[in-house]
Amino acid sequence: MGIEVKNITKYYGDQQALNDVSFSVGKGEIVGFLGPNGAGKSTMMKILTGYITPNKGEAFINGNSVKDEIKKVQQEIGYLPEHNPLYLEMYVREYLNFLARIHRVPQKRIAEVIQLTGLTPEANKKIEQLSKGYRQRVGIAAALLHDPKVLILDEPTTGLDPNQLVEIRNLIKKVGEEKTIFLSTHIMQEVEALCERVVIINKGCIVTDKKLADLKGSEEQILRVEFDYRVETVALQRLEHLLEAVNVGGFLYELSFSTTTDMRSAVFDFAHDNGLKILQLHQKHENLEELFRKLTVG
Ligand SMILES: Nc1ncnc2c1ncn2[C@@H]1O[C@H](COP(=O)(O)OP(=O)(O)OP(=O)(O)O)[C@@H](O)[C@H]1O
Repeated sequence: MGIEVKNITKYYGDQQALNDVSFSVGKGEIVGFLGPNGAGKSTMMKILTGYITPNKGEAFINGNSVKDEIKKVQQEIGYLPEHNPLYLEMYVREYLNFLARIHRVPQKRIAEVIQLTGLTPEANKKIEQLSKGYRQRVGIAAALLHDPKVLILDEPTTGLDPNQLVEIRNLIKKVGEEKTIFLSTHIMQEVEALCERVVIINKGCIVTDKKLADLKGSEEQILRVEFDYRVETVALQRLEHLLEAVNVGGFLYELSFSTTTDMRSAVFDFAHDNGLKILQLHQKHENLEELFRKLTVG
């Protein structure tokens, strides 16, 4: 198991940040940790990396307890904190060199991470001269220096322009081919672009832990169908699993079903049995952003 979190609760004074949180991330998975501002994402990541301790519960990284085996955990884990703290006055290579010496990483690894993170053209620049996207690369390079098996990335693309965003996502994907990645974000699109699975947190509680495909499929099915003639919505009620039929203009109807079984052939049969022709028929997927809002609102 890459990451295992068991019943973690965390308070800052009276403020509860995490409430009995449990989830796991399998070896080699890229899992998105999604939640609105203040949901508890950074708190969870700081607990996983041993920066802060929970009031209750335990976390394990590749089977090592964060509480009892922190040295082993530090070897296994690379961490990009939310505000990517860098020594701006240092040169890129110098900074990585400095970290490599602290962590007793062989020198040849510096060249490897520079190449892996696409920093070669910027390696001899001062960090303060770099764009935000390249600074993130430096942060990721730093997290990768000791070749950890698990990467924890706290909002790795926040504040990047659209081009930088795509570049950093591609880098994360590339790194994710070999490592377990747990990354936080408050952008659903990010999860769609990078992750197979998503854990959604709201107000310190896990509200969803699902594969993305299941998350999309778990919602009601909506079909948009245009007939060649008007149909009474009452007649449409005869369709099995129908929740609602709404005329959205002309002979166009939006049909909601309480099943994930594809209902298009049933609609086709309905048209045939009622002497209607279908001019268009397609499935409308619920926008994941809408789903996220539903799960985290209030
Ligand atoms: N050091 C702290 N002292 C007191 N309260 C804190 C501290 N750090 C976080 N909190 C509170 O704990 C809750 C969870 O915060 P956390 O930073 O973990 O959320 P987040 O999901 O990472 O948010 P964001 O997306 O804004 O970074 C918030 O209500 C926050 O105000």
